[in-house]
Amino acid sequence: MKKKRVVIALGGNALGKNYEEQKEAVAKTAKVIVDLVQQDMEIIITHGNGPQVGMIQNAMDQLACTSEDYKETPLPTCVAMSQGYIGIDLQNAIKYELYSREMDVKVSTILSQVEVDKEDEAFRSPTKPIGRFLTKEEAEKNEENGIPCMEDAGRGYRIVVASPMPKRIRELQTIKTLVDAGHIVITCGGGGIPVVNDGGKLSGVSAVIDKDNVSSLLAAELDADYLIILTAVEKVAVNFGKENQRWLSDLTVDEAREYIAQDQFAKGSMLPKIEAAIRFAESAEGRHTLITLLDKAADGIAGKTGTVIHK
Ligand SMILES: Nc1ncnc2c1ncn2[C@@H]1O[C@H](COP(=O)(O)OP(=O)(O)O)[C@@H](O)[C@H]1O
Ligand SMILES: NC(=O)OP(=O)(O)O
Repeated sequence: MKKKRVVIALGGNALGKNYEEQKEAVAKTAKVIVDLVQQDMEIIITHGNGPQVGMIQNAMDQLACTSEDYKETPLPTCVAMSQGYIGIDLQNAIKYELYSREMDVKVSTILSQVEVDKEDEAFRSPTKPIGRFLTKEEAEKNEENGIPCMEDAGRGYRIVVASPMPKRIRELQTIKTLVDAGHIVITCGGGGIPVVNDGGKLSGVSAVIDKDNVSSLLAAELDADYLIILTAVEKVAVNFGKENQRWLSDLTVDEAREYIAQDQFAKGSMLPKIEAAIRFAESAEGRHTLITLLDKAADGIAGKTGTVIHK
């Protein structure tokens, strides 16, 4: 029987907020991933980088203040650093989990660049939260210094950067080759390194692509059966956080569009997940997206929990 091909997008909870937490989180994440491999699935992993890329950029900025030898590091370079910083820990945790279960499966992390349109209107209207949560006062101070900040889904304030739509994954052929050869592939970390293509010359641009958006593109390009978005909620809700909150188990793209029109999903958090799910569902027949918690991935695939978005 043909194996099911699954793109898994890992959210912040699967990665932790700092180096120590990351080590612990990826060990737990690896168990979930290897469970799915044991259920005969081909797994491609993408991951977020919001907290990490903000932390890296902040560290590099502080370094640039200490000596003229150090210069500001462009945001796309910080994204590249975050791919390495997270990818290597994920790769090693998965390799160790495979080794513990005496499974011989290769794991590869592919640095990936993703083309965006330099005219994307996201460059004029930043919405992607990065870095740590800030107090209102810290956010106001940033704004005074020309650093845009936004309230993030009721959890505090964060710096926001442009998040253009991904158009083309440059390393797609390499990723395909490795998946076809049976590797677990970690790629498009942090949404991919955002680049524009000027007559064949790729140049980094100051942005952070949404990992759910790139995951949807990757899943469609790899002809995946499922896109699984693992995040901090077991299900998607309407009236989220309100007294009349209602969890959703099943959502058609038409219903999803209706709820988007009602503003049910927060920008920069749940909205890109739903939009990514709609695009994947509409890219071909039979494509489903599951949104759930890391711990519930297997139950979600078995149809016991999570929110499934389909045509
Ligand atoms: N309608 C909604 N239903 C469920 N969660 C929502 C909704 N709107 C906003 N959220 C928030 O979106 C969060 C997931 O987005 P985010 O934290 O950006 O994901 P991740 O970092 O895991 O990719 C949830 O933890 C929840 O706080
Ligand atoms: N790049 C990205 O989407 O990161 P988060 O999932 O951490 O927001």
